[in-house]
Parts: sequence; C-alpha cells; structure tokens
Amino acid sequence: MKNRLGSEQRSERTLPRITIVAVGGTIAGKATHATQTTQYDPGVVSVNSLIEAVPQIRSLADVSGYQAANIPSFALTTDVLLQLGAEVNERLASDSCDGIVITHGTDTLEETAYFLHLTVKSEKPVVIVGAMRPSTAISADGPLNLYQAVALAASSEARGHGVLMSLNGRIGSARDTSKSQTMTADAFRSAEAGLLGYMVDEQPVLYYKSLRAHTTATEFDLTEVGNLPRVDILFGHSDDSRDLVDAAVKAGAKGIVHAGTGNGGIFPLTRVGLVDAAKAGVVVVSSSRIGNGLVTAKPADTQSGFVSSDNLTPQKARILLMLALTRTNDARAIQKMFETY
Ligand SMILES: NC(=O)C[C@H](N)C(=O)O
Repeated sequence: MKNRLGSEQRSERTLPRITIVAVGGTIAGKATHATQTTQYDPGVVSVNSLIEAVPQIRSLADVSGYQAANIPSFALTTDVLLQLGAEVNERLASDSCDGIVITHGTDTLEETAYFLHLTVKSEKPVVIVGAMRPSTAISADGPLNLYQAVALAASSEARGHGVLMSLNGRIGSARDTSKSQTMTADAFRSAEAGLLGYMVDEQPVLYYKSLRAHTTATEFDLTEVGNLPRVDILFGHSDDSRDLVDAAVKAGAKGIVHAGTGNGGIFPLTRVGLVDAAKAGVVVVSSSRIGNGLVTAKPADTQSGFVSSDNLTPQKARILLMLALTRTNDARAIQKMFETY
C-alpha cells in the first residue's frame, strides 16, 4: 500500500495542524521496571514528553500539545468532561486547528469518546487514543497508537465520522466501541457493527460509517450546559433488591440506568423500586449487562415510563441520559433520543 505522506508529497504540501489534548491514563504512565505492565502510575508523563517519544509524528502533522489533565481515567469526573468538551470545541472552531487527538486512560475512554461524539460541533477529525501498557514497558503500545491516531486525525478520511477511537490498529466508532479486556493490548472491541476499519501503518482504511446522528447533527450544545445531572448505573443480578434504587433516588439521581440481565431483565423487587423512582420523576433507562445486542422496548417497561437503551452499553447510555436530561425529563422525548443517537 502506498505511503500517503511519501517524502516527495510532504515537501509540497502544508502539514495538517493537529492538537494533542492529553488527559492522562496508562499511555502517560510510568513503572519502575520495563517488565511491569500492570503495576505503574498512570497519568504522570506530560503531553510534550509523549510527543517527543514519537518524533515520526512530525512527518504526519504539525503537532502541538495541550495538557487538559493528567489523571487515571477511572478518576474522571463530569467537570473534567465538560471542560474537555469546551476545550475541544473551542480549538476546532479555530482556523489554526485541523483536527484533534485526545490521549486518555482506557478505563473510561469509551465514555469520553461518546460524550464528545454527541457534543463536538465540528466535522473536523477527532480521534481518541490510549494504551494498555505504560510508556516505560517493553513493547509499550502507546507510541504506535499515538502515531496512528495522529495519522488518522491528519487524514481527510476521518472527517464527518464523529469521534473515532484508534487503538491497536483498529478504528472504531465512539458510539459502538468499548474496552472489553482488562489487561491485553487488544482490549478494544467494537459492538457487532462498530468496527469502521483499520490503520495500515499511517494509512486509514475505512469500510463503514455509522447511521446514527452525532456531532453537528445533535441537539446537545455545551455552551448551554453548566453541569450534568447525576445518573447512576445499577447492575442487575439474581436475588436483587430495591435498596440501591432507593439509595440512588435519595442521593439525588435524576436518572438511573439499569444494567439488566439479558434483554433488559429486571428482578421483580428491583422493578417495583424502579417504577416508584419513575413515578417520582427519575428517568429510568433499561439497558443490559451483556454488552452486545439491543434492549427491546417491552410493554411493561413503556407503561412504567422506562426508556430502552437500544444497543448502547450501560456506560454509554449513562452519557446519553445525562445529556438528554439537560434538555428534558420527558421519558418519551428521551426514548426518541436513544433511537436517534
Ligand atoms: N490502560 C489504561 O489506561 C488504564 C488506566 N487505569 C486508566 O484508565 O487510566
């Protein structure tokens, strides 16, 4: 396959201007020994060091770095999300930025990716990347992942897809790709339909496009959003109770995502708690703990005012529900959003 940025082409064209916005994670992690891949400090290496470690990206793009945060992604808050969203939108609105790469911890990378997918108001490429091994490891995956993420963000192919996730040679849609392995470098998998293509060295090869609305086609505008409402996820299981439903409502949750068994199964006692929560004005989304397939809208759920998560995982349903609740708390209007985004 032809190298898209061969040396003779490179001298004749101006390189795309890509900003690397760093949030932390293992890609910016350090261990004491090169053999340590699970014991390390995430979110300690600066964005400039990440860029310096991959000098080859200078031949792909005119890169600059911005340190938005340096945290393990399991510590991410909605405040960080909102600040990141504002930062990304501001940079993309400027003529001096052609695309953005976000370096992020992998634990909640999929949530940040979907949040930006729904709130970025630009067609310019936004690529989110992480790593499963710290920067100090033998065969660290961060440098190649970063190189390919920059190549993808610098490419015209990446425009108009919304936020793309690029890890381990796979390009996935932010809507449909999730971490599905705790430890190995091939941790990210797309849902049954979410894999869009591959990175072949620095060349994106894309086969698909998501049909669901995103970025400029959504109703979510962060300039109008001061904070995000509390939405809790409750994990369903056999012999469940309503105790955690009641605790969530008492703690002030405006929405509850129930990660049910199978096709949105809910333990009877838990259901009674959720019906009471819905009557009290809390929006309940019926989702599944399975991670693949959709939760169909069932009469008992719709009559109780529950919303079906469609095929969103509970953690992605939580992101959409938080944003939806900034617009309305009408369950039927929110169901429409779950069918649209
Ligand atoms: N591989 C990783 O990035 C995991 C890390 N705990 C994080 O999400 O920050």
